[in-house]
Amino acid sequence: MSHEEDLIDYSDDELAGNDAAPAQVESVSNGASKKGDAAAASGDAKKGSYVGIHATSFRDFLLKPELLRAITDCGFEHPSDVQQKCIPQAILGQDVLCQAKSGLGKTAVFVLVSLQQIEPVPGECSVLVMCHTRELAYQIRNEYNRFSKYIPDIKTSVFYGGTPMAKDVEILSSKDTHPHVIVGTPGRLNALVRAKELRLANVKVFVLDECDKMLEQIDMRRDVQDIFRATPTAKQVMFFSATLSPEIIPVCKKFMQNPLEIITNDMTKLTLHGLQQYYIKLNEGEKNRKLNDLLDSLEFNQVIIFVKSTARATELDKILRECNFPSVAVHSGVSQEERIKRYKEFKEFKTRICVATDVFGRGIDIERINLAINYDLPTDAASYLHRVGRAGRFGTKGLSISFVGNEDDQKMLAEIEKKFEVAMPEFPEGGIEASTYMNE
Ligand SMILES: Nc1ncnc2c1ncn2[C@@H]1O[C@H](COP(=O)(O)OP(=O)(O)OP(=O)(O)O)[C@@H](O)[C@H]1O
Repeated sequence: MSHEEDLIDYSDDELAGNDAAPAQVESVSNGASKKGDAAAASGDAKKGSYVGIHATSFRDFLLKPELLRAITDCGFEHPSDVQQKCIPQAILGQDVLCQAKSGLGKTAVFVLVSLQQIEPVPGECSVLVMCHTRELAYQIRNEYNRFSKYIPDIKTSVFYGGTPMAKDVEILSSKDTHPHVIVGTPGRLNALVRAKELRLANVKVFVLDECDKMLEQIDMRRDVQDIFRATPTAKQVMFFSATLSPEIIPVCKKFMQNPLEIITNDMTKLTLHGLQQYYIKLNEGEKNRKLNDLLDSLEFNQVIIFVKSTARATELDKILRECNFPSVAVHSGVSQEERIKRYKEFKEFKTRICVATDVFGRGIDIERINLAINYDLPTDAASYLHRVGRAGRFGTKGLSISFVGNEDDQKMLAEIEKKFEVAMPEFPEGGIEASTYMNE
């Protein structure tokens, strides 16, 4: 188990460097808005009426009626571009390597595709999904629960580190509780495999979300490979991310056979169209005051503020509270139980301000975030793209503001602008009109 403890959390950048290479983003037209109003704090809000280029319906995919019912309950009206491109072929069992920009529904692709194909057998895991952080694993498991609502025979579980392994072992030890779908982070899953508590001989669908991140980090890649080897050769493999560098694509393809490749090479189609992106030039010592001013003057439903280390997250969270901004901090320095609790509170709109490290930089889907602030700029362009993608989910409006302090930040800003071919203006002195980034 010591190995697993070594890998207690791969996700904070300070713990694991990541030189992610240039990202490529699919361009999709901005759909109608979805309700993000501060007052609308109820559960499954009706989703926006985003329509892809080909206005198909989920019915066209010939999904099980139970899935179609759940899709309707989720408020999904039309499949997004990525869903239209992937689902029809993937439900026939083809491997998939899919790059599609943030927030346009990659999760539903693999959740629906795997639930469509699964034939639950007691005591057997048929679907294995891995991702890089525990909160994301937790979130994906919840997506499985949402979509399998009318297929009660299907059992799902989530396994990740920082929690007692005995609990996972207990779940796996009885046919009555053994999950058919397992979502987890690779450290804990590999520990369970090595301890012979988790048997993967019946896996039919193998999914990596945020696959570039998982394979670029060497410790995580090793765990992924070990787990992959414990699964049968004949299975469907599906990998997803908003960013796939030219270097990582061949690595991904080593896991696959004749995959459907959805990869966007056109760097001009980069932007989340509903997201306005600005920077503010300032010295380190001016950051707190500026943040204060922004939180005072900007209207927002929920805001996520990214910093570069756990220590800075703790400190900034403290300062914000002292200034009467009730915030919550999420990073690897917090106990796992507490982290999930804070994630839930933020997701349920009980808090509106979250200070986070890159633990929340990818995949986390919180509908009401319409403001993302890079208090510290990330050290690679791909991380920037993922971070700002937390605002403006599924074609909604949003605003991102990046603090640019030193020379390195300026270089990073230039790199981001170049790679994604986006002109990022300086945030205007007088602010901007709230209606341009607030969803009605
Ligand atoms: N067809 C649809 N109609 C309406 N809403 C949708 C649809 N598909 C997905 N969504 C919603 O859009 C949001 C973003 O989806 P998701 O988290 O899967 O995006 P993603 O592509 O995985 O993004 P990221 O790259 O940031 O992880 C979720 O709240 C999801 O419920």
